[in-house]
Amino acid sequence: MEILLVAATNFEIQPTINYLAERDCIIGNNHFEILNTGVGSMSTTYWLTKAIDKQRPHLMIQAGIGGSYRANYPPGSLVLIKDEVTGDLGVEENNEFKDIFDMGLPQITDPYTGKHLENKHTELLQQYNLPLVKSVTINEITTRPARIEQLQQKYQPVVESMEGAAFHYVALLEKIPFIQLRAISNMVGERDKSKWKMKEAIQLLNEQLIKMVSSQFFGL
Ligand SMILES: O=C(O)c1cccc(C(=O)CC[C@H]2O[C@@H](n3cnc4c(=O)[nH]cnc43)[C@H](O)[C@@H]2O)c1
Repeated sequence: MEILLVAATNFEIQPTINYLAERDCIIGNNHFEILNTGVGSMSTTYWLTKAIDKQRPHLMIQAGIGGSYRANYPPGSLVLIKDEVTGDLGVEENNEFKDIFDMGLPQITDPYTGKHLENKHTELLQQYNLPLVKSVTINEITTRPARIEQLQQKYQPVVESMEGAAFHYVALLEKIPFIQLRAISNMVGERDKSKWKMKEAIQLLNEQLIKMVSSQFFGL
């Protein structure tokens, strides 16, 4: 099976890159390609689509760190993303955020389920015994308390990232099975970086990722 491993930065998945390199990117019957998309939805969409065009994978895994909206998912937690929403595609009006669906803009419905970019490969996700949660993707990292409240009220996200929705969007349109793995590095809005767990999150992320790439992908 051809598997595309996707991350915003090599920094986040360097231990897994090293692990795969030591095995010539082949484990069992699986061959791995690594794609560094850069930070953000725009570059993720471009580089991911280009990589798929060049060599269509059977499975794609996106791995990265993310912010948490929930005290019960503190820095150092590990989650899989079941649902994605885009948190800043719309308009802020009268202290309310209206997304493109609320605005009634002419919008292509495919590949959305309502407003969600949902990973329907439940059997693939469930094999890891990790929480399956909802994530919001933004272009500008959320810091204002009012904005945090707005996004929480509207979408009830657990995680925030800058690339997840773009990854789900491309994978769903291309009909390629996918997994998005996130390790929580910070609470959303926390500006005191001494409270972040970037190093711990990256270590946890890669421990799980190495387990994943070394195992079978049941459900495919
Ligand atoms: O300097 C900052 O204020 C800052 C805040 C959050 C993350 C960073 C990074 O350098 C990492 C960007 C990278 O990590 C993902 N990420 C991590 N935490 C969050 C978050 O709270 N909200 C959104 N994205 C986050 C993101 O996917 C980027 O790829 C710097």
